[in-house]
Amino acid sequence: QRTSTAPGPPKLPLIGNLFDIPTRRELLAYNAMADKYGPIVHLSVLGKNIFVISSARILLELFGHRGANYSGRPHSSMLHDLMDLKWIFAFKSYGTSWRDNRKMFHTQFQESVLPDLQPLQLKSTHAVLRTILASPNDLFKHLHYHVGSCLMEITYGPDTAPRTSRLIGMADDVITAWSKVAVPGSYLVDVLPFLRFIPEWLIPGGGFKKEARICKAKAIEARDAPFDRVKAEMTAGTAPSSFVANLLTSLGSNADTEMIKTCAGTVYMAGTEALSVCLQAFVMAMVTCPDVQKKAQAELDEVVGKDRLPDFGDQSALPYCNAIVKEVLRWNPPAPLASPHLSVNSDIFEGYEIPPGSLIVPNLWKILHDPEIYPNPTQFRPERFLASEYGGELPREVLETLEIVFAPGRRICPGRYFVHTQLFISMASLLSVFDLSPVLDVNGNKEKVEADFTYGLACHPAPFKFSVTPRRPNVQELLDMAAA
Ligand code: HEM
Repeated sequence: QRTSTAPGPPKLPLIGNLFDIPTRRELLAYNAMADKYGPIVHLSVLGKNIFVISSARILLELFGHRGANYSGRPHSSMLHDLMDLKWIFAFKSYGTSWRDNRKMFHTQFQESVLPDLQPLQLKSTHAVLRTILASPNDLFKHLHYHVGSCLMEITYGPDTAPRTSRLIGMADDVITAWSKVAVPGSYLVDVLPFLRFIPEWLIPGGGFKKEARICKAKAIEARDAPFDRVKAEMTAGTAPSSFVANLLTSLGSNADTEMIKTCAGTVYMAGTEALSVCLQAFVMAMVTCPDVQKKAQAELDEVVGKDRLPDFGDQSALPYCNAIVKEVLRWNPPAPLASPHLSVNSDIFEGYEIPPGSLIVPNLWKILHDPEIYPNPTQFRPERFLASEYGGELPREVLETLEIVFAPGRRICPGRYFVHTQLFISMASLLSVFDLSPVLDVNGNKEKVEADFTYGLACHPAPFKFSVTPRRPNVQELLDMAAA
């Protein structure tokens, strides 16, 4: 079979496309490459092959049908060796340990066990509504704590607010540190791995070795402290149901406690940031699209009424709110370039040679902004997820959206079922009791807000001003009733 190299920017001798690899606003650069070279772009950096995929069809083929060859993870000296984050199974290479961790994770987050988590999700949602009512200006901070503390409580059971805040702070620092590793060129040690043997005291200020040491210590504390607490509570017979307690109980003396600990430690690290970004994007969507907000609130008022808060039992009767959840995920996928996969064996795809050890980077954002499937893709329009728009049945490509957002294949996000329920209850509850609007200027007119994002490896809404006001005088009363 005749093969060729996939199209891509011209390569310089030895260094290849080193200067084409973006280090800021990465997403925009990869989008431009897709526009110029097509849905499969080849880059080569210092002998390493990188393929950027911007087509759902190709992604489903590589990560799905050919998944056995395309489900590895690249190794990073900074991340795996120095920060020692290899225990987080999202970073594990494809193999037995990754598979066992994933299986264990699945027992606690599969679709069938989600109803057990709903009381806790509701409690956490009502708590954040109360906090927002008391201090609406810190909305994003409250929403981050809401999703973070909810995931912590699901994993380890309830804890005091100060201890939860401390753990969240530490885990967030670890996430910030590893996000930096993902930006190419951040650490020379990832190009010249032998540098990891340099002692810290030889580097002025400690440099990358100090950063790695601090990150490693925080990650271990964020992972071990809550796990040890649950074990102590179990010994005392006071541990409530949680991810860790359930696994320790059901596995009994056969429990692989190390795996339970690492699997539990992965939950917060893998899930919080993405949920938090989705809620921020949701607020931006509501502020910039008042008609969407009004339509959703009208639906909520009709189904839920004005004298109670939304519940999971309302979900099936709220198609427009469910469509908002999907549109938030599509409009601003929080992991727009997912996590890179590593190929194992050499392969040929549609005549293009894919050498072993290639990095495969899915450009989910580009796929989810394909104007053929999502007309006017930058517009926030939940209607595109309503079957009524298509005469009764959603087209296959639109149905695939939620698979794409979570990167299809063997490493598809295992938290995806939970994500939908969490985003639904948080968004429906916020809309039911608050109006999210632009702020007023000195003349009392609404300031114009344009939807804009950071377009990096993670895609956050760019800073914008908004106001949060209760929709009705009885909000405090409703929240007090829910807490009783
Ligand atoms: C809006 C929310 C979320 C989005 C859009 C999202 C998306 C993703 C994506 C794109 C991946 C990479 C998959 C791949 O490598 O092919 C991933 C992996 C992962 N996600 Fe999520 N995620 C979200 C929330 C969560 C939550 C809440 C949890 C935990 C409860 C979670 C747990 C994980 C784990 C453990 C992995 C690693 C899977 C593996 O390597 O096998 N995610 N997610």
